[in-house]
Amino acid sequence: MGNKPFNAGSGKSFTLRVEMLNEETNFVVIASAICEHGGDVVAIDMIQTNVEKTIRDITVTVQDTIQIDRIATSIRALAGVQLLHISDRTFLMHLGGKIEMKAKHPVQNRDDLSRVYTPDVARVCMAIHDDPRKAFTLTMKRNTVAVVSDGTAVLGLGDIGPYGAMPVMEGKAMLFKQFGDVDAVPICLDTQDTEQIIQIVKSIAPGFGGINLEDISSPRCFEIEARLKEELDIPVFHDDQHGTAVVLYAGLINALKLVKKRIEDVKIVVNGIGAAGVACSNILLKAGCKNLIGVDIDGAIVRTNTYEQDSWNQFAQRTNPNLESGSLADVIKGADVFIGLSRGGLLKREHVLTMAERPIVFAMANPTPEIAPEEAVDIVAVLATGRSDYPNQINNLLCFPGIFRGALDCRASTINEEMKLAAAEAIAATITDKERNSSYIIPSVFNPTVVENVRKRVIEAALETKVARRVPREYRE
Ligand SMILES: NC(=O)C1=CN([C@@H]2O[C@H](COP(=O)(O)OP(=O)(O)OC[C@H]3O[C@@H](n4cnc5c(N)ncnc54)[C@H](O)[C@@H]3O)[C@@H](O)[C@H]2O)C=CC1
Ligand SMILES: CC(=O)C(=O)O
Ligand SMILES: [Mg+2]
Repeated sequence: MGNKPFNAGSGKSFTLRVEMLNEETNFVVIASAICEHGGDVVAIDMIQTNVEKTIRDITVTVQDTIQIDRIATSIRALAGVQLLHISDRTFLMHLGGKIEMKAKHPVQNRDDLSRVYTPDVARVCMAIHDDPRKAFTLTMKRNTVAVVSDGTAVLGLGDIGPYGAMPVMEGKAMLFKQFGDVDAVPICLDTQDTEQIIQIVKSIAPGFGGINLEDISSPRCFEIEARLKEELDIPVFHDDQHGTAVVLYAGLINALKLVKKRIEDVKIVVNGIGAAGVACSNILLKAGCKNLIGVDIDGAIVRTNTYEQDSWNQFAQRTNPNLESGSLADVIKGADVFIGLSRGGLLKREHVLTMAERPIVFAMANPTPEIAPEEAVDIVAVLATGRSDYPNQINNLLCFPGIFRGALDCRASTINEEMKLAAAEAIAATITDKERNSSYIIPSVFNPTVVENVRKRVIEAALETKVARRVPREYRE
């Protein structure tokens, strides 16, 4: 990336409703107060005006919420101005939730009613009873995924519980629909008991064509996913593990091409060996990485130690061939790639300065990356985060709509390794050799070809590995 200017975050947006006494003040005074504290005025709407007063809605973006407090204090101190209200536009977008259910057919008369509901619906019920496979054709199962969380590892916010988790799960459901035309239902469970979660998901499975597990902390997430995969005949996919791994691998394929290094030769440090860290490491080892070191809260994971978490004991057997020990600061020395799947702010500029030539930093913790891009951009070759407001967004959003679209279209019984690798290659290949550069190693989620490319490659992999239970029309002879 060199010294090129870096596109900072897009900021937070607020609308201020302001009443002005026309004889005492004017808009310029208010605009100055906003600019003085680093706010940008992005829209002005006239709400009401008369000879005496004018009421306006002024939409302002700031980089930090503290700035809006300062702007409000300044405006309140102005003569002839009253600050009537401040609304946070992000909260406005969440009022009453972000998604809703819609009927496909209007019910306008008794005839409609008797067909969608009793008595005629009974014939459909009995058809499914006689042949349960018809649930895929005669109910919403074929296009519907449950997004299930227990709220224990919500983004990098940790265990914030099922109520706090809902906005993220609604968001995932919204994105499933917009990008993959998959109907998704957010389900936040008020239990952290592994066995209970498994039983609940199994019990609700008849209504769903797939299960997307989300933000369930490690190590429980490993058993929950493994058991559900074993016991259900629909795809069960822990997005934080496999969706993240798919997109990370896609981004790394392109980043390594840029710095002209091979995965077989590089030293990779993964910080945070939880759900995402384990799965991302697995995909990189499978892709040929020979020197991968995992670091968690107590330092580098080494096979000469024994850990309480069995997932770490297993991880230790496959990684850190040179038995490097110590803290992140110790093992990052000479690393070609840093992958952060832990918490915000853990990687320091001093650490990056000790990395190998042309280092790659993927600081993927959400919402706060392991290092603020502004702190590292001038000393790395490639920098990526999980966020929408910086270039190179490595986020599982690039994977889950397309991978489930493909799996549902061919009625796959599972999402296997071949389907995941196909998805990663499809994402990476969206960027051509000509297009690839340090700010463009991964396509935007708004690139309309991504979901379709992923869907196709996933279907082909499912057909080849014989986990598809339906051949989509375009693949029929
Ligand atoms: N960009 C993306 O697409 C994705 C990003 N993430 C981010 O990755 C992070 C981890 O998510 P999950 O794996 O689902 O959570 P998790 O709770 O399973 O794992 C987090 C791991 O980080 C470790 N950790 C905490 N403090 C640490 C420290 N000081 N040093 C090293 N390790 C530390 C924890 O011990 C744990 O093993 C979160 O910030 C999440 O937002 C997760 C999935 C997708
Ligand atoms: C992106 C995502 O799934 C996470 O940060 O947990
Ligand atoms: Mg997640």
